[in-house]
Amino acid sequence: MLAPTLLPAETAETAFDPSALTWRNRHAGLGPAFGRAMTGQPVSDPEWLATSDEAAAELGWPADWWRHPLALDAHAGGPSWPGSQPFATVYSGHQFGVWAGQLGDGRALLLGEVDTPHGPREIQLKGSGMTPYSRRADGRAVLRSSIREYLCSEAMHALGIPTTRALALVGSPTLVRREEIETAAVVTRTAPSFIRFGHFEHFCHHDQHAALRQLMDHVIDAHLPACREAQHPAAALLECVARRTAELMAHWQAVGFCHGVMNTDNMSILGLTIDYGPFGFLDGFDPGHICNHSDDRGRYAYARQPQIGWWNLHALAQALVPLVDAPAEAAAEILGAALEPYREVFPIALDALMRAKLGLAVDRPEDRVLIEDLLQLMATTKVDYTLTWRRLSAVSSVEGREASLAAGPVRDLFLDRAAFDAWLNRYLARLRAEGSDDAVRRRRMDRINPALVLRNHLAEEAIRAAREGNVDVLKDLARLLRQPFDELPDDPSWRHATALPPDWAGSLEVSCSS
Ligand SMILES: Nc1ncnc2c1ncn2[C@@H]1O[C@H](COP(=O)(O)OP(=O)(O)OP(=O)(O)O)[C@@H](O)[C@H]1O
Ligand SMILES: [Mg+2]
Repeated sequence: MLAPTLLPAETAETAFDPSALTWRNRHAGLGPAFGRAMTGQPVSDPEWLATSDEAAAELGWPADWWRHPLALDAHAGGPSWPGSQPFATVYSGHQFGVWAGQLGDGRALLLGEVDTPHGPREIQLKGSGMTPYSRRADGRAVLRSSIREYLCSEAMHALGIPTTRALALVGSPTLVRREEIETAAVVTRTAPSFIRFGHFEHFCHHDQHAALRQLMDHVIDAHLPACREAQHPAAALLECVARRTAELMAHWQAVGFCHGVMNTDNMSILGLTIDYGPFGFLDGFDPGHICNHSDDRGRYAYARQPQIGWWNLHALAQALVPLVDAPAEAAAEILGAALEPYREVFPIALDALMRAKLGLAVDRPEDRVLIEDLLQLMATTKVDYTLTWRRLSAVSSVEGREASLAAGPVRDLFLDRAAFDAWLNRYLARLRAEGSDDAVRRRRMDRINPALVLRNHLAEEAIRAAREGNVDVLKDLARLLRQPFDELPDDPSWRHATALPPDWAGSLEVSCSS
C-alpha cells in the first residue's frame, strides 16, 4: 500500500470552484464517428502522488485545487467533474513504419476542454480504464511509466520544449500485469489539443472524407485559423504542422532527447511532444543511441529522429490528399510542396540552437564545422552530452593560467585531452573573434544548456522509492526539473541529479511496456 503523502481530499478545503468551469468538448462535438462518449473506470483506492502547481497555474487553477472533495475521483478515472464530457477518440496510424490499423484512446479519456488565461486547454486522463479502442489491453498505465510521463512532461516544459503537460499523478494498489505484476496509476495531461497525425490517417484510410474535412476544419478553426485564408487550407495546415514538427525535432536533437516511439499516432498536430513512453535523454553522446529496448532495428534512434519526422509528415500528407480540391496527382504535388519548408526550417532551427549552446552571438558559416567537430569528439568516447554543454560555459576566452583552470571541468570529461584542447583553442579563438564577453556568454549558455535533464536512472530512483511508498524522491526531482538551468550547489539533491550517471544507469532498459 502506498503511503498517503498529501492531505486526504475529503478532509481538505480549497477555494477552487469547479462549478465555475465551463466545459466544452469540441472533439466529441464532431460526432459519433470521432469516438465514444463514456465514463472512466476509476482505479481502486486512489491517492495523490503528485500535482503540478505550474500546470495548474497554466489552467488558472489554484495550487490546492486537488483538495476539492470531487478532485481525487475525477482524476482517478471517475466520476468526472460535473459538466465535463468524457470522450475516447478514435485514431489509427503507422507503427514502426507499418500501417497498424485502428488504434485510438485505448487507455486515455478526454474529459473536455476548459478556458484558461492561456487559451482553451484540453484535459485528458491516461490510464483511466478500458475504452472501445483498448483492443486486447487493459486500459491501465503502470506506476513506473506514469511517473516517467509526469516528470518528463513537466521537465520538457521547463526546458522550453513544446509538450503536453502533466497536471496530476494518482496512484493506486490496483494490480496490472505486464512482464511483472505492477500497480496502476493515472496521469492527468493537458494540452491545447491531443489530436495526432493518426486522427487524420484514420478517416482517410476509411474513405470517410466528410469526417476528414470536419477534423481539418476543427483543427484550423480552433488552433490555426490563418490556414483558412489559403487557397488550399489542407496544404496550409500541413505546412504549419511541418514547420512546427521541424522546430520540435530541432529542440529534441539539441537537448539530446530521444522519443523512442515516433509512430504517427504519437505525433501531435500542433508539434507538441506527446506520449512519454520509452523515451530517454542521452547520457554519453552516441548518435546511434536507441532508447527503446523494443526498437530492434533502431528505427527511432536519436540521429534518425529528424528523418522520421519527415517520414511521418509524408504519412500525414497522404491522409490530406482527399481534402485538396484538385485531381489526386496535383493534390499530392501541392501537399508535397507544403512539406518542403521542413527541409529548410529544421537545419536552420537546429543550427540556431547549437550556436546558442556554444554561446555564439554572431552567425558564421564555419560554425557548423566547429559544432560538428565537438559532437564528433564527444561521440568518440561517448562523453556525457548534458554535462559537456553545461560545463563548456565556464571556459575563459582570456588567455593564461586561469583560462586553463576554467576549462578543467569540461576537459576532464574527455579521454583524449589533446584532441579536446585542440578543439577548445579553435572555440576560444572563435569567441575572441566575436569579441564575446565571458560573463554575458556564460549567462546565455547557462540558460540554454540545462544542468539537469531527466536521465533514466533519476526516473528509476523516483520509481523505486514510490514503489516503496515514498514519493519524496519523486517530488524532489520534480522540483529540480522545473528549474533545469539553475545552479543549486548547496542542495544535495541537485548535486546528485547533476552528477555523471552511475555505472548501473547503463544497464537500465526501457521498452514499450507501460
Ligand atoms: N494498457 C493499454 N490498454 C489499452 N490500450 C492501450 C494500452 N497500452 C497501449 N494502448 C493503446 O495502444 C496504442 C499505442 O500505444 P502507445 O503506447 O503509443 O500509446 P499510449 O502510451 O497508450 O498513449 P498516448 O499516445 O496517449 O500517450 C494506443 O492506441 C493506446 O491507447
Ligand atoms: Mg501513444
